Amino acid sequence: MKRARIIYNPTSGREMFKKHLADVLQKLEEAGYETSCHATTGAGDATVAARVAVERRYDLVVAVGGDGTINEVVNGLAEQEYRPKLGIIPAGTTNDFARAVHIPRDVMAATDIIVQGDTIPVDIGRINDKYFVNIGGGGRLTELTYEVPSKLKTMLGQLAYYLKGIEMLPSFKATEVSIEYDGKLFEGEVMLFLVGLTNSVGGFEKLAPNASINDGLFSLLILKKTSLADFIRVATLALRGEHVNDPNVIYTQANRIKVYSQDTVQLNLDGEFGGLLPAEFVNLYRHIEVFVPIDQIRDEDRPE
Ligand SMILES: Nc1ncnc2c1ncn2[C@@H]1O[C@H](COP(=O)(O)OP(=O)(O)OP(=O)(O)O)[C@@H](O)[C@H]1O
Repeated sequence: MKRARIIYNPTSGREMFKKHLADVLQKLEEAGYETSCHATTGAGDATVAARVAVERRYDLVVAVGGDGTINEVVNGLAEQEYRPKLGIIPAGTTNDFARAVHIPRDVMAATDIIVQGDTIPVDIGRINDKYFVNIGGGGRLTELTYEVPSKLKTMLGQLAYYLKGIEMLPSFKATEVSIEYDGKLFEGEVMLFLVGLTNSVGGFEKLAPNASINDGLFSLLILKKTSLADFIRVATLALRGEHVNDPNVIYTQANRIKVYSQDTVQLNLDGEFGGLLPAEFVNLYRHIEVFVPIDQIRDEDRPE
């Protein structure tokens, strides 16, 4: 009999998951899994819970929450030699990673995908001693995501980020950085730099239009210093994926990326604070097996 460990964040998103927990357990049991669950108690707890699931040799771990929870679970799995497969039930405010692998928002539909049992390997990123599944980045604006209070997200959902964004516009400044990527060098002032594993960031689904989730490459997006008006123009283009040819933007694919700065620059990893520069981003090729709706995955992202 296979064993599944559910790790759920009771504070994610609008705090709705608990209502569905019994149904999810029952569905997994009916599918032949012996199931148990752990409710996270605070920051970092999902990482500890995932490590315990590795030690206890669970066959799969189901992460229930937003990008922050998935990030923490992956941080518990990534450094281990034995890595259980990863199921995802999106319950956060933004669910960029789930969206990138086409997992639906509906709890029972997401559970069905685990029951169906198809998985694909996905790349994950390592930066210094931390791991990320979706995005690493820096620049004043990327600090927005972890400055939004959790209670505000519970009440307002995605709108909380937009309100915070407006509040932050007056302090919107460029940052001086050096970025080495696959032997090339960028030096200058940037509004932000993003190192992405998927195409979906902050609800912008076309931010990295060429991204493949398991080709061993990061998408690197650099937005050079602009005026506020230009910034808003480029952000509007980005909604349609048309920012990549703008002269203010560098967009390319790379396997190894180093970023450093004379200033103190905070890093954002999957929406949470991820330490300070300098940083070296390393792509761990096809490191985690994730349950997905296989018929919705692009041919080039499916395993041979
Ligand atoms: N019991 C808890 N109480 C408070 N915070 C918690 C608890 N359990 C986990 N957390 C923290 O909540 C953070 C954010 O959670 P998560 O990403 O799942 O949802 P969210 O904040 O609603 O959505 P998103 O990050 O997608 O915007 C996690 O990184 C984790 O550190």
